[in-house]
Amino acid sequence: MSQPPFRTRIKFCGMTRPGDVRLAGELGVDAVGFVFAARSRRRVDAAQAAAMVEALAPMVDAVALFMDNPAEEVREVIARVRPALLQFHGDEDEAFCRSFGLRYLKAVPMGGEASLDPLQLHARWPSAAGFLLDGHAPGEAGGGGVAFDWSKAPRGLIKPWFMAGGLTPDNVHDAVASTRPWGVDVASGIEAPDGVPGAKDGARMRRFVEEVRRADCG
Ligand SMILES: O=C(O)c1ccccc1N[C@@H]1O[C@H](COP(=O)(O)O)[C@@H](O)[C@H]1O
Repeated sequence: MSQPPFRTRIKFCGMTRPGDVRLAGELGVDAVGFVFAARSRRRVDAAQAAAMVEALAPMVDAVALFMDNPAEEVREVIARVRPALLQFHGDEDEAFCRSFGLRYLKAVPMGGEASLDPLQLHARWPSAAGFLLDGHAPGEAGGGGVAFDWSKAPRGLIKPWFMAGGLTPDNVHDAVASTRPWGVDVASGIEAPDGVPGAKDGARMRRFVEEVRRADCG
């Protein structure tokens, strides 16, 4: 029997402008992310994110991204932004991640030497909805356009996983074709290299989506 067609999920992260959020919905993106990590140049506050959610098309998820933020801050964002999903990039443990009563993705640094043990990941965050494999090294922030060696992507992950780090319209086809992730997540690669931090480039957003869909057809 032939396999049903697979549609790789797409998340655009680090949104800072309502117009970019609107275009993401028109392009058929599955989720957009708002960054609340203190160290990020894309950081927005809860009021800014709540205003951008107004521009979100129905059935497109808002994701709130944190990196070792205090629990009160996470709770305030949840109350004001109403995200569908949380994404944790720091040293947050299972108890912290699940304490907010929302589904969450746990980001895992793929830079550096350590290899990933899928069983260990599931054991450490059994309540995660999925994992996000990011290109940065342990202890560093993501969102820097750094890719990891895709051959290190684990084959035995049972939960859905997202490929992230250094994806662009030029390499995302090969990333998807070679690793077949559940989804892809991108921030820098859809921004103009010399543009305002966080501001997305419409042509790059469109081409990114086209390239993922081309890989889905392959
Ligand atoms: O985007 C950020 O500024 C950021 C800050 C701290 C942690 C994570 C962050 N972004 C996430 O990193 C991945 C990869 O980004 P990029 O495409 O390499 O720029 C991105 O998907 C965000 O989820």
